[in-house]
Amino acid sequence: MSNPQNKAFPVSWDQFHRDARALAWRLASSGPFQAVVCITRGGLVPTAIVARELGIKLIETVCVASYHDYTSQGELRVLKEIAEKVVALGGPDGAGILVIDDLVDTGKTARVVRDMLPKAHFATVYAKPLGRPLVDTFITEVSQDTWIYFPWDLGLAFQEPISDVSRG
Ligand SMILES: O=P(O)(O)OC[C@H]1O[C@H](OP(=O)(O)OP(=O)(O)O)[C@H](O)[C@@H]1O
Ligand SMILES: O=c1[nH]c(=O)c2nc[nH]c2[nH]1
Ligand SMILES: [Mg+2]
Repeated sequence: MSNPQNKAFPVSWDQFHRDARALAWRLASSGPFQAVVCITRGGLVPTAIVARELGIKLIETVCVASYHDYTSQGELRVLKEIAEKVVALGGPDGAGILVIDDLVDTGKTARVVRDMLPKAHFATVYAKPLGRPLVDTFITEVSQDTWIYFPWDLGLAFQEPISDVSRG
């Protein structure tokens, strides 16, 4: 993982929707895809948006967990594998399958899923440099020392004013 995460990149729902739709536009010429494999949980929202745009209704999950307390990555565990009948829909080694996640950071998650479907098309909304070589299509790159804050992890909160002149 990419410690220290000294920069923050907060993403609103609007921005995420726009970025995920931009991903769908970019993917439209890379298909057709027989199915989407969504890497949960972060891939769930972009998968819904991309699948809607591309008209894909066959959606499978692969459930991977690794970040335990947000910024520190622990041992990577595959909680649920990809169903064989979904793998068989594509060509050999997953050709014709689209894999979607919210981001690639160190690339460890992407590596595990790529090993399951070496010829699938791997797409993420955001990418950091270490993971970027594992992704076929993405929208925005951020530096390795940036932590991306997704809208489903955020809430409205008071912000201290930039200047403290009003406090006398
Ligand atoms: O490139 P990596 O260093 O492997 O990190 C990227 C992965 O980390 C996050 O998932 P996380 O394991 O936190 O689980 P979640 O999707 O359930 O939030 C994110 O959604 C990616 O799947
Ligand atoms: O919300 C998140 N933001 C990130 O930058 C990140 N990297 C790995 N896993 C992550 N989760
Ligand atoms: Mg994830």
